Amino acid sequence: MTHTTQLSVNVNKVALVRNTRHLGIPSVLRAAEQCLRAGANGITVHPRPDERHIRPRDVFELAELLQGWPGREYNIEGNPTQNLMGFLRDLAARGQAPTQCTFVPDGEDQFTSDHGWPLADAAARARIAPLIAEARALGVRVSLFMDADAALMPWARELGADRVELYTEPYAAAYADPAQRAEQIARYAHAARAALDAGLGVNAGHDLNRDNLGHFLEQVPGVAEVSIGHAFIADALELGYADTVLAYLRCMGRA
Ligand SMILES: CC(=O)[C@@H](O)[C@H](O)COP(=O)(O)O
Ligand SMILES: NCC(=O)COP(=O)(O)O
Repeated sequence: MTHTTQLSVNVNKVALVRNTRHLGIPSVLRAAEQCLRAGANGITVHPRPDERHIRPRDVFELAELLQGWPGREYNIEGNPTQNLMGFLRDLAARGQAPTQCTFVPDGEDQFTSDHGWPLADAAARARIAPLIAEARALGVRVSLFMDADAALMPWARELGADRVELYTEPYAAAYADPAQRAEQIARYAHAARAALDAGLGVNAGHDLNRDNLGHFLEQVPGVAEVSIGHAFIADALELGYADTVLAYLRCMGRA
């Protein structure tokens, strides 16, 4: 069976621009709707505790929007020891639980996500194990944001996660240098195979773009979903949302 990677558009950066005035534009909702209409498989948000971009109102309005798009996915990222679980509980209570949550081990004021869960650490595992169980009990698929470390994948499965999301910034940073690119992509392919062998789904994200996405998907097996935000929104400023969705689907061999 051929494998089709799903495209989830992260709309954090639409909210970032919107928050610089009290005018409500650019609209996060309209951005999401246009991306879905153009063929995006889902929408991702990362409501950080400092509300620099995605705010609670966005989270709930997008959940409402996604109700009208059966088959499209809603992925909410965050640190489950901070505000993420509150969103999952509230949305589940409304009957609007997201399709997926992605546990990200970010600090409250971190510049951006820059590492995965340290699952070799028993204390880290003990901290998130009950939260994984709770999220799954709420009917939400759980993905753990992980460095491309094959040795950690069995831990993710043992904790009850459904998927891992490979943190792809090291690959993106290496992409311009052929030797470093080859070294990195081998690491990601190995980690993805270890995740698949452990019975996990494989997602990927962070600093993916139109240049580096195709090679990544050609070389790394079984990627179920890529979530792309920063480069996607930068491209959409030039191309518009619909043409940017098509451009990324073309990079993925899907258009
Ligand atoms: C977890 C991850 O890699 C990104 O989805 C994250 O949402 C980026 O956050 P910023 O958009 O705040 O940089
Ligand atoms: N999980 C990655 C994501 O949602 C977007 O990351 P980026 O493309 O903004 O770096």
